[in-house]
Amino acid sequence: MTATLAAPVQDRNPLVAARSQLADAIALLDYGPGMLDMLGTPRREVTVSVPLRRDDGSVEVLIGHRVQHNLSRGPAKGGVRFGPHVSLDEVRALAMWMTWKCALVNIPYGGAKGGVTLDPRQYSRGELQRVTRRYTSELMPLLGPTTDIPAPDIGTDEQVMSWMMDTYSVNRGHTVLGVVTGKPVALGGSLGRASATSRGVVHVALAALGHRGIAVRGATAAVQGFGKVGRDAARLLADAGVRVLAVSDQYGAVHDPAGLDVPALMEHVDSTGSVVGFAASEPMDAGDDLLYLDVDLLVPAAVEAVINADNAHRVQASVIAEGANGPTTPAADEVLAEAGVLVVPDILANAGGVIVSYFEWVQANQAYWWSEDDVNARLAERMQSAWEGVVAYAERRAISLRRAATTLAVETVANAHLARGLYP
Ligand SMILES: NC(=O)C1=CN([C@@H]2O[C@H](COP(=O)(O)OP(=O)(O)OC[C@H]3O[C@@H](n4cnc5c(N)ncnc54)[C@H](OP(=O)(O)O)[C@@H]3O)[C@@H](O)[C@H]2O)C=CC1
Ligand SMILES: O=C(O)CCC(=O)C(=O)O
Repeated sequence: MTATLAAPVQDRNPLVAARSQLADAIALLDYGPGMLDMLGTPRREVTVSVPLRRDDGSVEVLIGHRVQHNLSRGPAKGGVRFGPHVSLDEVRALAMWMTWKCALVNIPYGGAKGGVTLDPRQYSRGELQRVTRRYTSELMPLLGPTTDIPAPDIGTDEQVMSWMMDTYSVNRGHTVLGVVTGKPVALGGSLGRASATSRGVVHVALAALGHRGIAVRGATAAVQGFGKVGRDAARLLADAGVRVLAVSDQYGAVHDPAGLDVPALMEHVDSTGSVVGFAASEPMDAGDDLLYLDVDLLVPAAVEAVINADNAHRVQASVIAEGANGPTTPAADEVLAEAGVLVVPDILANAGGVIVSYFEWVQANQAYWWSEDDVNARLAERMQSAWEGVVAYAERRAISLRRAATTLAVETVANAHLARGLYP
């Protein structure tokens, strides 16, 4: 009984997944156990308590984390997540994936991630501001434009980044625009950052459809998650002529076999807070059914481990472009590979966000801002080059895109350690 329960739970633990991907890459590269230990161990982990006076006068103590997984190629970089299930293991896995992502797309950062365990929907705006400021204050010794640069992730947004930037700047005594990215444009953010992750996802998704010989115009897609990543991914797919048949959020999923009217759905979500109840669509019985639709393209853009050992055999899509971090577990990867599904892995597919975060940091540090067309063109160039590099390596070694992407990234980080003198 214990054994049968243990396997799926382990399969869905993001840290187990991240470590197994790393171990596989280390084996492919013929590195020894020392390198596995070196790259599998975070450089720094900080857990902080975040006391919060709630609006009703009561005091609650929340827990936050920041993990800096690797610093060999530059400052730590990665988002901050506010969610009810945020755990240290989850943050560790996400930090490791950030290291590989930055290395894969060749931007000069290490990897980090942070989070606070809270459900942002249960807190007022004032309470969220106090949580953000206290969390930032607790992390002051780590943060800085040359040391660790946060950005938005699940449950956080431009406003949270503004509060982080302000708290940091007030403590330093002067405005430091480069300490966080994903800021509003009015406060030193970059044009194009808000939709950059989605734009990158769609760039490689369309490339992957082409790789599979599927015409983009008229291709069908389903998108899980309608937040910062999923929403613009659905919009940009529809703009490219893809029929987006279904989308979901935490509350449910909606479906239209003729293709959803995405701009109208966005308006519905803006006024109601959920995709559920969108008049020009049919509800789906269970949100997860979206994952099993007979579509050309599936974009998981919500949370980890949604495609796992229990349900991977039900996926019918030809291509999966991972908007989310870690949506497919290693066991599911094997099932999908066997079934011939082309999976564009997270560290490639969703790298557009951190690429434009890098552009934002460069612009903020130089105090000189680029046009949106310039940002988008540079993003497309980097996504295309990363896509081509991963496909070529995968074909050369006859391995999946995930194994190719992880191996290329791990080699880049290992080379940085070696050049810095890890071994005599
Ligand atoms: N933002 C960024 O720049 C980047 C984000 N990512 C990754 O993309 C993913 C999404 O992040 P982001 O869009 O920023 O987060 P948001 O918080 O903006 O949106 C998350 C979305 O996922 C939905 N959701 C959560 N759980 C489920 C579920 N079980 N089924 C269906 N939908 C669900 C949420 O629903 P509801 O609206 O109802 O809460 C929401 O629509 C994460 O994995 C993140 O790490 C990766 C790279 C960059
Ligand atoms: O924009 C960034 O710096 C990081 C975004 C992020 O957290 C991610 O890519 O998972």
